[in-house]
Amino acid sequence: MPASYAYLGPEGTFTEVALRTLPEAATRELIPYVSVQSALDAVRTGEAEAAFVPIENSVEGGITTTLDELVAGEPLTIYREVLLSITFALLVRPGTELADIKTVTAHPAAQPQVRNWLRAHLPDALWESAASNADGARLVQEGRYDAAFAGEFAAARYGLVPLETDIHDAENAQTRFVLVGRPARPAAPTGADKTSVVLWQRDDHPGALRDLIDEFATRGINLMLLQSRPTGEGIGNYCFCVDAEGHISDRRMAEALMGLKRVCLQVRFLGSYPRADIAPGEARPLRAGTSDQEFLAASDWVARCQDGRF
Ligand SMILES: O=C(O)C(=O)Cc1ccccc1
Repeated sequence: MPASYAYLGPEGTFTEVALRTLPEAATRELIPYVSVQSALDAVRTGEAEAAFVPIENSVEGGITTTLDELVAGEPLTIYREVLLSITFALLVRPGTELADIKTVTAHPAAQPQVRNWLRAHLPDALWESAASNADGARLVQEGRYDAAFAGEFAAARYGLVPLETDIHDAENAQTRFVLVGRPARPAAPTGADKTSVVLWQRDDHPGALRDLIDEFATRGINLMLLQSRPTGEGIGNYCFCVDAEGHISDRRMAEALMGLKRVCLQVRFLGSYPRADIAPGEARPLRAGTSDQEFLAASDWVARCQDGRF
């Protein structure tokens, strides 16, 4: 049996389309799962080599189910990311007209991306969430809902037709997906990489979050995502999911992570992997004093001082 990738299914999700853009997907068996949790569990149990799931969109931010799964449970690692531009089609059974639509469904992350369209065109329609956008289409095929927001490409698979296409409240809406596997050595740096971590504060004090962020700032590291998630231990208790520019093999990143390890209650490393938004060589110039050579020269100098050779 070929190695398999689990993904948020059923067939016809945006997740599947994004997964198929990865060259390595062509050599794997792609297996749809009913939820992000079940796809990630397949990795944890060894049933799948890796899982491909949505993690963030440009309209609403983090996909909280995915973040919460990565924050807790047996550690997993992000190997790769993919960005996909998203516009929705309103899929219906043949013959349905706009006036017939009383109920609509889609993945919860779709709603903020079509809310204005709904208000303008179907203000009285009842919204119910589906496990994924393709699952919504499947439920319309079964007659459980009148319409689903999904990719236009999902229509044929579920015997539906697009009543409207190119629905998007926000221009250039994008969703970010990640390929997640069991902990492994990160891929070599490309020059345009991202490092994801989860941080738990040691104690609550004024500036506690600033102290964490300073570990990146003082080493010239730009942050790309900062999302708090409740720890489940009472109101006011949060951990922080952070994406930072750079690779754990960069000295500045390694030093920032060492700093965080010292000051945080807990740090979970989620991986260093190539950025999908820019090509290697397009990364922002480093801030003066933060290159690998400068970190090495500084640590050599301290060693010489400690030796009395300054
Ligand atoms: O992949 C899908 O179809 C999903 O259900 C997840 C999702 C939700 C909203 C936008 C893109 C992907």
